[in-house]
Amino acid sequence: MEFKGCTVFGEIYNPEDLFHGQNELITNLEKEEESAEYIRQFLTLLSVCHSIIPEYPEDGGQTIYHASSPDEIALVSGARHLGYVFEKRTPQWVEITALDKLERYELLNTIEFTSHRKRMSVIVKAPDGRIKLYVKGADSMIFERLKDDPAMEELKQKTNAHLEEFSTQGLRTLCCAMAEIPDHVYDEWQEIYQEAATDIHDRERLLEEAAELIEKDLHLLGATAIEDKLQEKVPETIAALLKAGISVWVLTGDKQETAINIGHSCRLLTPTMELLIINRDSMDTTEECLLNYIAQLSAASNGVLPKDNDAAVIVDGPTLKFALDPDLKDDFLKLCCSCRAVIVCRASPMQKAEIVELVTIRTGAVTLAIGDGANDVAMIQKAHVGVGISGLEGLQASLASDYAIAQFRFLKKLLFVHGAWNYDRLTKLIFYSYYKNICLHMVELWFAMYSGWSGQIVYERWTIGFYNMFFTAAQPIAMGVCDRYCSQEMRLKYPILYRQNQDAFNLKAFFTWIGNSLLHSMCIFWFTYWLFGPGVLWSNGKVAGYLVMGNFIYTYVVVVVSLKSGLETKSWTIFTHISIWGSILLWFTFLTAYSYVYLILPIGLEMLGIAGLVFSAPIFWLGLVFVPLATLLPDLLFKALEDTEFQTLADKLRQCEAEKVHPKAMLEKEEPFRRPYKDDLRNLGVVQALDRVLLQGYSYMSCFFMKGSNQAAKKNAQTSGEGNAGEDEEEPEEDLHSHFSDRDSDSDEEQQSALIVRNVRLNQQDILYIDGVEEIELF
Ligand SMILES: Nc1ncnc2c1ncn2[C@@H]1O[C@H](COP(=O)(O)OP(=O)(O)OP(=O)(O)O)[C@@H](O)[C@H]1O
Ligand SMILES: [Mg+2]
Repeated sequence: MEFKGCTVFGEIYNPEDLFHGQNELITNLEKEEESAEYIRQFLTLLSVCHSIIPEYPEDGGQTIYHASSPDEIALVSGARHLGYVFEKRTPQWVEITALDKLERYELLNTIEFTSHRKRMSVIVKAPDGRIKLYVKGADSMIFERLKDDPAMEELKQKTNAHLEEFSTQGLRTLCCAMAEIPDHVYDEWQEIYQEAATDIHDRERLLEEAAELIEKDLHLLGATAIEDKLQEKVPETIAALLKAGISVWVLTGDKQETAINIGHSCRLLTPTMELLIINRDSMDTTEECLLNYIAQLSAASNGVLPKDNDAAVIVDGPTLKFALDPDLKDDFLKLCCSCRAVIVCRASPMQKAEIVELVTIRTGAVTLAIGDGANDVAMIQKAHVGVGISGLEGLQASLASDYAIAQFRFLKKLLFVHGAWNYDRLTKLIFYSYYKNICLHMVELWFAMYSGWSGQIVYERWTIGFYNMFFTAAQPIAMGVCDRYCSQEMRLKYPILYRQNQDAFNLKAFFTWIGNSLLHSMCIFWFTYWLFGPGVLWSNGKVAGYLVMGNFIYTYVVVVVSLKSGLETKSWTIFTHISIWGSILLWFTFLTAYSYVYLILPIGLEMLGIAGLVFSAPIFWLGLVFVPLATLLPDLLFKALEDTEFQTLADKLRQCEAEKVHPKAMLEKEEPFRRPYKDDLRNLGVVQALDRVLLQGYSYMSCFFMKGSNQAAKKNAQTSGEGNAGEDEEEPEEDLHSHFSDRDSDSDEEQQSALIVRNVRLNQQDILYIDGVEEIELF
């Protein structure tokens, strides 16, 4: 974060006036212009009103500032540049060098910043003995506490105009004000404050009430503008999230103008997007506004609110209070869900959490919240998946989260690579675990039909116990750890792959696996039963018992489930080979060893010599080839068709990667793709983040998923023809989207998936820079 400018006594100072060439602010101060006293107090406020802890380097270099709020560091560093240097702090006083003059301010009280108060104050005894209150905070908080007089009103108007100017440049603003407190007023207040501070039941509320008593009749000094730059690759990450069908909402504590500016810079808001601004001060007017917007959007489609309107809902904190009222929240959510983006400004931590909860509960969607600061903790905890960014705002967010990352851009890898891989692996692992056990144990049922329901089990007991422990333990591990459906590079390059298999873990898939395992167990049992015939397996005419058949079956089960794991594995590695062939080999070794164990230990009597009987029967070896092949034939055919005739996008990309062909060349030859994802899929998340931009500063982001659909893609495809320079680059992707859209035009249900991004800060230059940079190649 960087101090970029300020406005003092109605006069604006830009970086050129402050840091380049002559320092106009200090010149005005030294010349004792009309604004001099305001400037003096303004700079004193910046160097005194904060909670920074200084660190003095041993080599005697410049003091290093530490604080939980990077804003404060930027402000105090800015004041240092301007000649007001914060030197030292003790619990009793603060020492500053004000233009080469050392001044000590006795610290009487510090009223801390909270996201709810949106301001912080200090009460100090100045070197001249006067008691002063310095307050800095959000404009809305400061303006409503100003002294009621015409001069102040005029100054407020001027400052407000400057604040808007700063905000539209994406700068983060803070207002500064002060008041002189007569000694007797302070003494009276101090008693109230002390009482509140020592209350053990309702301390927080009482302190807030006490603060209200003193933070009034303020003199506005001016306002600061801090640049909070976007983190590295934030727009690209958001673009990728949107391409993956994730809609992004922004939840920020910032001003509306700043938030809109950020929305534009991270490309959440596009130039064609209609901004539906909801700034109302009562329940009725908020309701009216919501209904108006709904009617307006529904007008073109016979009163039905269309999905994915090219519009963004912008709502501020005070209005949100009304919008989240039980009577209005359905309309509010309906409107928000029908638009492509939502930006909530001046949201308190509780409001952020409320929105996440509302979306999570009402839409039944999966939510992800990402944040960097303590004010995001509630939201992170409310979402299904909480991601914390360990940034300069401390570790609270990452400590409260499910996943901690260092920068917002890593979210892409977290979701598209690790998230997608793990989802795929876990899905297979769970289904496969059911599958292999059903395969083995359902055979008992089929056998029971032939054993007169006697309860006789076909396998030897110990071998049953070792099935999950040894012979089928490695396959799920290899699949669950090493399988990769498309490489990392592919997944990062083609975010649309994220949509693939998003609903792979569903009831239909579950029952398909169960059906598959039942079929396999039947095939294994009855094929073996048929091969076994009357049980005369050897030329000497001896008849085999049930346990020989049990071991035949057991062997075939191990082979079938091992090969099935291979069929399900998308990328074979050395571990896949070890797990499949190793497990089969292990069973054969075990069977051989176990058949003679009774000669040494008194266990496994009934298995004595079984291996010899099994291995000496020619029909066993015939069955070893025939049974697994016949059992897995339908699976093989299905896989072959899936990998040739019904390839998904991921399959095609995998093939391109294996053949080292550029996907574009291959996809051009193809017919429109099969839909790679389900209609009823929902995916929703919330993101918030802060971190440092490489060498420059930081940005805050917070995201919230709502919905992105192929209908949106359809619209994208249409708007791409309207000559938007930014969209030209993405034309190939839209071609791709329109393939999906065409195929799915008969479907009303759209894919639900989105992400909310909150509060990315940057300046005009960055916007240009970022607009130029963003490009994610898609075919
Ligand atoms: N240290 C501070 N002292 C005084 N006021 C502050 C301070 N930090 C922030 N503010 C004011 O309080 C408002 C709310 O702060 P909060 O931390 O809740 O959200 P935020 O920092 O603006 O945004 P984000 O949601 O990205 O964290 C800020 O917009 C700012 O105006
Ligand atoms: Mg903050």
